[in-house]
Amino acid sequence: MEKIIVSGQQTLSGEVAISGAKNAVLPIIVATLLTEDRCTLYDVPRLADVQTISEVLQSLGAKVDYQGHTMVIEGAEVSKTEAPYEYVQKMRASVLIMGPLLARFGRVNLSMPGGCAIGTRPIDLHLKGLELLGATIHIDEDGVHAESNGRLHGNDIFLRVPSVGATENLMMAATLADGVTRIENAAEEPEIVDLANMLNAMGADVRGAGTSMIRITGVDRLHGASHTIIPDRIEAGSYLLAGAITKSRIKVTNCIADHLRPVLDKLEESGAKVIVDAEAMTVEVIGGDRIRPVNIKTLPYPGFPTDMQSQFMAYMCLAEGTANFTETIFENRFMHVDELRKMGANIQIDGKNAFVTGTPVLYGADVKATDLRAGAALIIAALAAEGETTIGQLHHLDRGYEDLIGKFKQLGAKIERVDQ
Ligand SMILES: CC(=O)N[C@H]1[C@@H](OP(=O)(O)OP(=O)(O)OC[C@H]2O[C@@H](n3ccc(=O)[nH]c3=O)[C@H](O)[C@@H]2O)O[C@H](CO)[C@@H](O)[C@@H]1O
Ligand SMILES: C=C(OP(=O)(O)O)C(=O)O
Repeated sequence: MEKIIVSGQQTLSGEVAISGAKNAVLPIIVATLLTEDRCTLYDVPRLADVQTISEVLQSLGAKVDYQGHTMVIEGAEVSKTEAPYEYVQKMRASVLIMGPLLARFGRVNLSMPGGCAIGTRPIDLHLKGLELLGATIHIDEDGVHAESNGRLHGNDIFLRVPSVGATENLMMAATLADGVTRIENAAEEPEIVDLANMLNAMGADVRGAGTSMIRITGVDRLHGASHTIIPDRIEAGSYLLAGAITKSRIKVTNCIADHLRPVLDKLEESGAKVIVDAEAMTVEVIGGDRIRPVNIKTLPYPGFPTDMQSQFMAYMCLAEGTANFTETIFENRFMHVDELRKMGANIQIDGKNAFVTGTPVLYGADVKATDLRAGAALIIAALAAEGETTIGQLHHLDRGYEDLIGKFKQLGAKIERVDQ
């Protein structure tokens, strides 16, 4: 079984370049199903999730050529509308094929999607929205079956919560619908804006992405396009925290600081300095003071991202005092707590709240990456810990961090991946 071994308490230095965003590239790859033409994507990260979604597209009949960081997709021969269970149960984002396939072919069959076990993650908003666009939906033991009689019809859709995935699915479905769709209480994440930019490059008419009201005027057909994926704000934030917890000075390049404002604010509040340049951020910690405790409440964008909660918690394990974390997005996103405790962290959980009372030292231990961001949190903790930490269940980390070992080694970390 493969493990990562980290020897802690090394100071990091130098630069690390951020890859394209996992959460932007997945819906954008799926969006290419809306056209028969060729689409070219640049800055596509080499991730297990990207491999999985491209296999889903190929299983539907698409031609996918994925060389380096460029992906060329041709959808002329897409004919199937059923996604195989083996892929869908691996990855949450596979639910996004519903919108494009319904819009282009009038039907789609999908088993219930998998992904990290961070919550129940229902898809009611996706389904309700598709019904409002005219689809008929039937659920049985094989999964979800959706059909439309002819073209979908534009409609007003109000999302009970600003779901990222539902906003993306409905936005894609509405591009080929007859008439105007308004998505109210839409998610405002940068990845939504990136998807809207791709759709508009394909000839769609999507306005207001990045605000809570998105207006889509349906068009008859979409054509091929080229698009460069935005940098991964969560990967960037994870490296900044690795720099801060090891009291290092590191520069994170190919990133957009504006997408990470709440994380940068909290880092500064904790005593770290973040210098923002065009497309780069440098974190630096001067002096030997303990980290100041800061409270974190996860919220939809532009609030503090849930995908950075566990990494920030790892950082707070060494604070001088108590930091309160409130997780408002997912009901089971404290799985890293038990693992951090094995490293000596003092954390109490009460429902949606975790109270982290910092200790002066963390210790290396044998831990597991219980989900993607939990894995990142454990690496961050391990970099600062005394002794050696062994991290297992790496398939979660492989979903979302490109060349993790290579990038940390470049920063001077003592980190290896071994087969034990
Ligand atoms: C591939 C991808 O982009 N994943 C991201 C996406 O996940 P994902 O799109 O799955 O997350 P959502 O924004 O949909 O989920 C937010 C909340 O809405 C709830 N909900 C969602 C849909 C629905 O039909 N009904 C419902 O109740 C969820 O249970 C959750 O409590 O946004 C999350 C929130 O920023 C991130 O943590 C994930 O990294
Ligand atoms: C939860 C995440 O991803 P997914 O929605 O793909 O499970 C994540 O990126 O932290």
